[in-house]
Amino acid sequence: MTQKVAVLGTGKIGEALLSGMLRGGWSPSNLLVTARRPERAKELRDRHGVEAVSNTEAAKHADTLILTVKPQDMHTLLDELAPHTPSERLVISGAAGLPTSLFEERLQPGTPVVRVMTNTPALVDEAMSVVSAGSHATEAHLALTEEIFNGVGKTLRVPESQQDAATALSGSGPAYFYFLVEAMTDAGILLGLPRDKAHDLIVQAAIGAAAMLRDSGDHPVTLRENVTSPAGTTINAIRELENHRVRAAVLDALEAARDRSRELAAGKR
Ligand SMILES: NC(=O)C1=CN([C@@H]2O[C@H](COP(=O)(O)OP(=O)(O)OC[C@H]3O[C@@H](n4cnc5c(N)ncnc54)[C@H](OP(=O)(O)O)[C@@H]3O)[C@@H](O)[C@H]2O)C=CC1
Ligand SMILES: O=C(O)[C@@H]1CCC=N1
Repeated sequence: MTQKVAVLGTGKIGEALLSGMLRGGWSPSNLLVTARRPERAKELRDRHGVEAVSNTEAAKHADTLILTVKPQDMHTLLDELAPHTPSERLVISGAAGLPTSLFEERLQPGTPVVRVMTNTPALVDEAMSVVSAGSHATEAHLALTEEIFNGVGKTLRVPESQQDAATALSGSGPAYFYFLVEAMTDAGILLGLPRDKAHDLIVQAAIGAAAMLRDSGDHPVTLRENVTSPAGTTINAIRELENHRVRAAVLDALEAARDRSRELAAGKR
């Protein structure tokens, strides 16, 4: 049977996933999207050739519903969906923080729910999507979820108890690297380089470092030591990073992201 999949609340993450599914060979006729604003629905229709419908129509016609609204908007969406969503629908939540139990409580008894934390590199098929089953989700539901998200990168199954940590590491992760690139580009300006050249140098350093992290099989410490020559330049920079307690700042930052994920679960806006 051909699966029909609907993306409900097609914003940045929803559209990244949708475009990846289309690149991966899904037929537009098997995909539905929903949006809150008519102009956004038109944009999605024009850009991707998919049908934009109401949330209740999506619940009626799609086999799998991928919910990609903000956590703060999920309750309103679930209020709308609950009376119209048959219990055989697979519901995939892409929202930070919210546990599968929340969806199970709000939807028809027995509804299979899978929680996924993906990230924006889905736009270039380099996402990491972290997947956990709710209490009614079977191996087949997990496999279907992975098939969808493998189309935009890698997937990893974790127990749901690890989802808040995964959100802090990989859901938010790209933002930390962009922040670092921005700061390093500013450093290039400080050192007298034109901004465009500084940007290109740092981006290529990031791409090269990422490829070595992925492909060399070496530990990050070894890779860093290989750059750090005795009495050289790198160790002087590393000393400043240590003086400014950058490692401690990273630990605190990711703990704060994990804590915010927990707050979202508790309904804190
Ligand atoms: N951005 C990221 O890097 C990541 C985000 N996430 C998760 O993905 C989810 C979406 O985030 P993101 O894409 O950044 O947010 P966006 O605001 O870009 O997308 C959410 C979309 O949902 C729409 N929406 C809200 N309520 C409804 C409704 N009732 N019916 C239909 N559409 C609705 C919004 O409409 P409108 O345009 O009118 O606001 C918006 O377009 C969040 O839960 C977040 O935790 C997960 C991983 C990474
Ligand atoms: O910042 C956020 O809440 C979302 C979830 C992970 C990445 N972006």
